[in-house]
Amino acid sequence: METTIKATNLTKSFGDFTAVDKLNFEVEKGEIFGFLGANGAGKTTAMKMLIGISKPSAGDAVVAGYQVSNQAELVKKNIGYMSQKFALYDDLNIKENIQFFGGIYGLDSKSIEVKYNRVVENLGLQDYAKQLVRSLPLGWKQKLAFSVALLHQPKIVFLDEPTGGVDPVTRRQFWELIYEAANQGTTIFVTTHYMDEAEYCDRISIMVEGEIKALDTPKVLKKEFGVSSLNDVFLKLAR
Ligand SMILES: Nc1ncnc2c1ncn2[C@@H]1O[C@H](COP(=O)(O)OP(=O)(O)OP(=O)(O)O)[C@@H](O)[C@H]1O
Repeated sequence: METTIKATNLTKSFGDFTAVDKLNFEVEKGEIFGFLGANGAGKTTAMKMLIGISKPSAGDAVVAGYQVSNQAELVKKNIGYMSQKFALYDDLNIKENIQFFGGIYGLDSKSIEVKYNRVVENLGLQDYAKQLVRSLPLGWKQKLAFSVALLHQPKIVFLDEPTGGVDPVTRRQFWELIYEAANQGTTIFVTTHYMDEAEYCDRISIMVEGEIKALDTPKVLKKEFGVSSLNDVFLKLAR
């Protein structure tokens, strides 16, 4: 098995406050890893270190083969990222978004065209290519943003609450795309507050006050905590 993320005592402090406290975990190639925790548990702070935009105060992580502490630029080049808040340009149409982000990722115009055709076909968006992204339903935007995050074929894609605000059926459709990417060997690191999504992950970790308090498959965690749902695991830990 190939490890694509390895965190070793990964820590971030702000003054006297330790927001992320000595995280140790590994994620394998093609794995779907759910990163859960209550509001303020430290998920975003940890993810910022893993994607190379925030330096650890102590410890380190190897992501896609590079150390976040001193190879952050290489980390950024080899990952994809999508968040609910920052995804696509509303004022550009579907094609322009793909051209824009493809350009940022360093793809030439020929491969951008190939990728564009593949994405619109895969998502069934051929008839909407000229439409501004702003006018698309949220669920479609999310699927498009995910496809854009994969344009440069990153080894890992980080998803920060990717399906916020949509119903369970739309979330399920989004997860079909996640499975497809994972089956092709892309590692998926996803934060979510939705327990149905947590159930779809191969393994999940649950953070409480800066520390990982549980980490295993959804099935094992439910067994370990003697409960029938991940929501109950979550509530037991948060309490
Ligand atoms: N730049 C900062 N300076 C000081 N404290 C910070 C900073 N960034 C985050 N924190 C604190 O670190 C803690 C963890 O925040 P973080 O945003 O990582 O949590 P989270 O698990 O992502 O929460 P949410 O689910 O609400 O996004 C919080 O108490 C937050 O106030």
